[in-house]
Amino acid sequence: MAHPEATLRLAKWKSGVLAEALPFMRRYAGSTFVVKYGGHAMGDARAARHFAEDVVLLRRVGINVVVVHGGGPQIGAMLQRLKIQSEFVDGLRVTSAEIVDVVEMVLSGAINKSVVAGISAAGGKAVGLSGKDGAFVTARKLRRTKRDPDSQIERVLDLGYVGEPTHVDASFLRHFMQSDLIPVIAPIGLGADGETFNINADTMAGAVAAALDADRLLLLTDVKGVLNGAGELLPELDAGHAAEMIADGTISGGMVPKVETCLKATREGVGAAVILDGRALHALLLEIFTEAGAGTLIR
Ligand SMILES: Nc1ncnc2c1ncn2[C@@H]1O[C@H](COP(=O)(O)OP(=O)(O)O)[C@@H](O)[C@H]1O
Ligand SMILES: CC(=O)N[C@@H](CCC(=O)OP(=O)(O)O)C(=O)O
Repeated sequence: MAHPEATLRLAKWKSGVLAEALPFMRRYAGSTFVVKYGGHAMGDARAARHFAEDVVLLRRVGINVVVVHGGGPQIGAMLQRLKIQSEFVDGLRVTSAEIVDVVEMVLSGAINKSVVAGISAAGGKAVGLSGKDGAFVTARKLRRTKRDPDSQIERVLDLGYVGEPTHVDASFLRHFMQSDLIPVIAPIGLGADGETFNINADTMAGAVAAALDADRLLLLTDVKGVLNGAGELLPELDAGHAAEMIADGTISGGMVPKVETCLKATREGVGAAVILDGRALHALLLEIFTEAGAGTLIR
């Protein structure tokens, strides 16, 4: 049995946590939070359970939660099993017609349903969607260019079926949110000619957040947030500093679309964006309901 003094200390600590959280709960009731759940963050079963519990708790305190999930590592594993090579350019998967079929199967199938099932197991009600449902996310081929450092000539890169959202139908999502359902969205978009587009999940989350005029965009990943050259967490980041860090390579790979998404979303009216560690237990609750927060705040 625990020592009575230890029990008392724990009770005091718990009441302190609750007292700190209550004003945030009142402030955020009725607001809209878009949470991007990255493929790396969902690797650990215990953290996945805590994530689902956090999402359900947010809904219970009156926050309109929308989840957009990734699944990059899981797509990679499936492509490997199928012996299909794939490569990344600036954090984006070059997506052939063959690869886009696998991407859709993994994202809209196994991963989407496992996130929905996790939320159900935690006592919530979720509905799994991709941009194709109700054609609520239309997309077009992403146009990417790269300047050759030697010749300074700008080249157009062909990333295949990588898409960028052209329209997100917010009213479609609000139907579910008004029915107390938590939308869980796979980052797949529908092209004008019925094509399937593979959209980076951060980009998708940003577009959904902007369309909903969300108060917060939260990107859960596998690092504490944006790290500086010495590997230290930056609690805040503005557009100027982010541009410098991307240009000098301190921000690279998958962190580039993440930071760009946050900056774009805040320019388009989202209250604030946060990049935080989805592997940390109850990362969402710590970020939302404590003064100190967690991760890197971008606004
Ligand atoms: N400055 C940086 N700070 C933090 N992470 C960075 C930075 N630059 C590059 N990264 C990389 O970005 C990764 C996160 O992007 P990504 O792998 O696409 O995550 P997710 O699957 O969660 O979307 C980190 O694991 C890290 O390796
Ligand atoms: C275009 C592009 O790169 N799409 C991503 C979609 C999944 C994703 O973004 O998942 P994470 O958030 O787990 O990285 C991909 O094919 O991996």
